[in-house]
Amino acid sequence: MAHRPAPTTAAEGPPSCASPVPRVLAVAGSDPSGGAGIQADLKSIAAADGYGMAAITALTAQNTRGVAAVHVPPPAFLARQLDTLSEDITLDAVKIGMLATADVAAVVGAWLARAASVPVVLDPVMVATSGDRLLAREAERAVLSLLDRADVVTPNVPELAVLLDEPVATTWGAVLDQAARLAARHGVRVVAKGGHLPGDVVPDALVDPGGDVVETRARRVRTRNTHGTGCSLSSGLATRYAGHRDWAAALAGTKRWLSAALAHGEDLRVGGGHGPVDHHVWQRGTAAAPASL
Ligand SMILES: Nc1ncnc2c1ncn2[C@@H]1O[C@H](COP(=O)(O)OP(=O)(O)OP(=O)(O)O)[C@@H](O)[C@H]1O
Ligand SMILES: Cc1ncc(CO)c(N)n1
Repeated sequence: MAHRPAPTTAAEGPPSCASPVPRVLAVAGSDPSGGAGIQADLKSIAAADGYGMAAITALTAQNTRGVAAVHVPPPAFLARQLDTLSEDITLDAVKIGMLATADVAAVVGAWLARAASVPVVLDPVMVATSGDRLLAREAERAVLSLLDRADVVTPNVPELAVLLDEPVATTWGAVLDQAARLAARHGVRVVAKGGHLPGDVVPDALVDPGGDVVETRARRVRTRNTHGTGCSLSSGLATRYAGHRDWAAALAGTKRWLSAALAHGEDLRVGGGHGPVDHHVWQRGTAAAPASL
């Protein structure tokens, strides 16, 4: 049987919501190479012991080297998918990823306004690891308008700067300052992520609108396989929160899992560019949990 490291806190253990398994919907784009987007979300939700669902906002033609093309199906059909789901299924959490266009963002915003008070994690996807755009520039304002409905937003360092219309931060202190300003302006928790900063330690932090900061740190994994880390983090966070209703513990648990998944991504031998992380590293039993910092 695969070895799974013992949970270090109660909040990383089995879920305790009304359904024994958190029911988590990802609203995001498709990455056929399987490392990012909906495909990463479903793996990440499963790795966190959730039941994953997916409504696809956009199709990409993409591999580990880059994005060749983006196709956006009619936004009205996305609206139909979302309404059909919520007529039947109780959602314990929603994760929102690639929105592609302002019209798609508007459909998602209108659906969230009709949806019950489901927890929402918004990953404001703008640019892929390869540098290719996944959100039209004119849609940045539409993403901003979703912040007020989100419970948590998970921008990387460049996305944080776009959301604030400020220069890109170059130190962790400046990232935390920007995260606090964004949180206060929109009344939303911000997960600030240190993946894009240099250094042997990668900090992330949960910053709430009142200014409280809970930081979680991990040793930097020296790897090119960072494709989809943002998608994987946000859907893992949504799933663990749905289970235990504790954002800080959900972030710490997700980061602990993601560090192991990053450390073993290259074992998968997928592609010649920025390959995927190994979402199922714990189920495979190839890794122990990394030591906490
Ligand atoms: N080399 C690394 N070692 C350890 N943790 C990392 C590394 N790179 C990223 N992370 C972690 O992965 C998560 C995503 O961070 P990152 O800042 O890379 O997001 P992103 O840019 O949105 O991701 P994506 O590549 O999907 O666009 C964070 O928890 C971050 O700390
Ligand atoms: C579909 C999709 N969503 C998000 C990202 C960002 O990692 C990506 N590369 N592709």
